[in-house]
Amino acid sequence: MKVKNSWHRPQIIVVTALIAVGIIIMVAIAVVQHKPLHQKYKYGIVLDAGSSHTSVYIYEWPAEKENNTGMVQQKHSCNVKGKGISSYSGTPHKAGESLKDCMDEAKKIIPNHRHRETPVYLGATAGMRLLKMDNYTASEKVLKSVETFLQTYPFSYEGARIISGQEEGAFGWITVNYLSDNFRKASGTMGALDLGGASTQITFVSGQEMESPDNSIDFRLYGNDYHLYTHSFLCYGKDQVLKLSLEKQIEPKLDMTDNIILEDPCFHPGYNVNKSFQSVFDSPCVKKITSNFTHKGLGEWNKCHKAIKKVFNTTCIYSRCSFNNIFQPPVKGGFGAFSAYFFVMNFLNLTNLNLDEAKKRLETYCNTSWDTLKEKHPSVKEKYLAEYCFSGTYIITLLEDRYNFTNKTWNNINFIKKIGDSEAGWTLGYMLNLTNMIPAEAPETPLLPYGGYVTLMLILSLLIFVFFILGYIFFRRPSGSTHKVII
Ligand SMILES: Nc1nc2c(ncn2[C@@H]2O[C@H](COP(=O)(O)OP(=O)(O)OP(=O)(O)O)[C@@H](O)[C@H]2O)c(=O)[nH]1
Ligand SMILES: [Ca+2]
Repeated sequence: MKVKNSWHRPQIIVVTALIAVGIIIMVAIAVVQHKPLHQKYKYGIVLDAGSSHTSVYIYEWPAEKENNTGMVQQKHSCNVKGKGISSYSGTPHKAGESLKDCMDEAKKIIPNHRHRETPVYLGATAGMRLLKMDNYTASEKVLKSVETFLQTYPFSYEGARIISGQEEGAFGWITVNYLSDNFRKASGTMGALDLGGASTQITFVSGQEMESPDNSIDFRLYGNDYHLYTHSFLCYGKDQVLKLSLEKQIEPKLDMTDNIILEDPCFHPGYNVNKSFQSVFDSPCVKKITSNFTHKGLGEWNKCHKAIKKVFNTTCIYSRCSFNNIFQPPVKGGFGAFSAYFFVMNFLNLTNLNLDEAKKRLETYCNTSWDTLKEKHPSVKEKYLAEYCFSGTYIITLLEDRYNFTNKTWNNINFIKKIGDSEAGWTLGYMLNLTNMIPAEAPETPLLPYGGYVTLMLILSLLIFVFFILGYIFFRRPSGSTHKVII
């Protein structure tokens, strides 16, 4: 007769249940311990006070992961109405007030309990550099006005200053590489090409010896050393370079005392606009020409290309230069081209073409009559529309003739506006640097990502459980028939 294993059963059930509960508790603790607590975000605000306009960027990042690369993202951006802060040189007290709408928006978007700890930085670029050269007192007053205004907000005000061209280039490079997660990958970095209204920047890792110390900048980020080439060309942003080009074209005609007609190959046939000298030549980038003139378009791309080449000075004391006696090593690797590089090439549908195709398409575009274009693009600002032929030709000339991109390396240029949700530009890199959010050495990272860790814990727990049951069954099994109890 088989006898039930009378004393074992309840104990075994209790022990098994206890072990099961223990494992569940263990897993639950591990999950809770490692789960990022209900995500808490921190915020930072950077105002990009550019020559043509000001933008306010709000960045956010998980509070507990400040030093992990790729964590900071753009949450919101706001374009300040009107022109850039340098346009307030005559009425500096109004510069601060112009930021009101966007700063009020920032106050609404960032949760109240984070306001006090949210840093606010304002960086002014080429427009203010030019104003400082032209009228130092006015530039100081404008900066004071924006400073006083920003201090009226509950955020942590961290300063308003004119950043250098070198900073502008280097922080643009940090932004695009941070957003592309290149600092953690072994794949290398990409160069940064920024075309503003008043200046343009080129920054990349060249791997070559730098012949001029001014163009060299070093960073140590996440345990890697980066030796960058960077240069910012003041007056070679797309608005100022148009003035340079008009100046070069108008100069030979200045002896005609009145009624100067400027026949410009970079504007469309049928474009015929009277322009005042103040609107064109009131800038330290050009000589003060005091004649009004009629700007008449011809739409001849080849001539436009030739005219634009004249805005560059090609003397060079180094082994090689881009232009204006500025040393530049050969371009290397991929590039992200943003700001006006993107606006212009995107409008012209040239972003995915090779260099020869781009030139051909531009030739046809430049030759299109002004009336046809206005009809085709009724919602595009006339100022922008009128200038795309010039700007597109300038971009191609600058990249090919001066920076030395070739048919082959042209395809290494990516015209970009955003990476993920964040805009390409110097502001993110500037904030990351000032908040020390990119450490010099790579932070210790857990062996496993969170999801992998939890899965592994679960599998191990289940295995232990299964082994336990198997062990129990194995030891409980009667060996042969000896377990028969004979009464
Ligand atoms: N076509 C077009 N042009 C734009 C647009 N937004 C800005 N621009 C122009 O593109 C040029 C570059 O713009 P930004 O990169 O904002 O220049 P910025 O920062 O004001 O100027 P910098 O101080 O030199 O950097 C300027 O001439 C702007 O007027 C746009 O949406 N479309
Ligand atoms: Ca800019």
